[in-house]
Amino acid sequence: MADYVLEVKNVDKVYGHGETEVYALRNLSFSVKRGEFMLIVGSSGSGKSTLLNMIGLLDRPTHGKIIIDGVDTSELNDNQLSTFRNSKLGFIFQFSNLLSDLTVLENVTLPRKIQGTVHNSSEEAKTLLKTVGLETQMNKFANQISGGQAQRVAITRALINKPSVVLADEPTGNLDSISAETTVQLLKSLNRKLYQTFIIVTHDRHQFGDVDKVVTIKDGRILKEEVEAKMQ
Ligand SMILES: Nc1ncnc2c1ncn2[C@@H]1O[C@H](COP(=O)(O)OP(=O)(O)OP(=O)(O)O)[C@@H](O)[C@H]1O
Repeated sequence: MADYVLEVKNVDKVYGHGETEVYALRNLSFSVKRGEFMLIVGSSGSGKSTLLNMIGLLDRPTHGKIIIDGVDTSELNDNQLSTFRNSKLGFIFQFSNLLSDLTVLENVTLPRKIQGTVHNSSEEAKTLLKTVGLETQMNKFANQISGGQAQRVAITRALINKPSVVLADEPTGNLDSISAETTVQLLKSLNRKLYQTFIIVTHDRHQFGDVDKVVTIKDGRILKEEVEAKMQ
């Protein structure tokens, strides 16, 4: 098993050509160990979303490599990449993006159905939904629950395939302060319980308290990498 669950090696991302060329990421490198809880921070336009898209294998770097669980993803073709993405990565977004005409339980099992691995998925989903405190909401439709509950469903959905790495883009950005605090505590407790790696893009590092690592991005470069980062 690889020492690192994720290695970002000398990654550049260039958008556009010639006069419109923008270096969104420049020679960026860092590594993340299994089970770490990590934040990516930086001001607007610093390159956070671009970096998350690279790590999430939603787009390819212009140069450099993303290595996940020891696999150099630059060597995978597009089909292999999407299969690999579905099995290794879980995604949480600012908006929960649930399907409103499906129940909470059906929303959670959807990634399994897409993968064609429906066996036992409903039991596993129920167990996970209990872990996040939604056992009484399972059969409600997604538009019958609160915003904070919807984000907990989205978190459960991201975990159903037992990903090596969970990626979250501003997961509290659309929540009131109480729901945001509940969501932060839930993400941290799931990280400890399931020993999955969490990588979270946020504008507000203070909301997350003490974490294993904080990478600060500025103008597409790493400005600072703090290990066992304490709330300041
Ligand atoms: N598809 C694109 N085409 C051209 N330029 C882009 C594209 N996406 C991002 N950029 C540019 O790349 C840089 C980094 O953008 P990115 O969205 O990664 O920043 P960010 O830190 O996530 O910002 P925010 O916090 O506002 O979402 C910015 O200069 C942006 O304008």
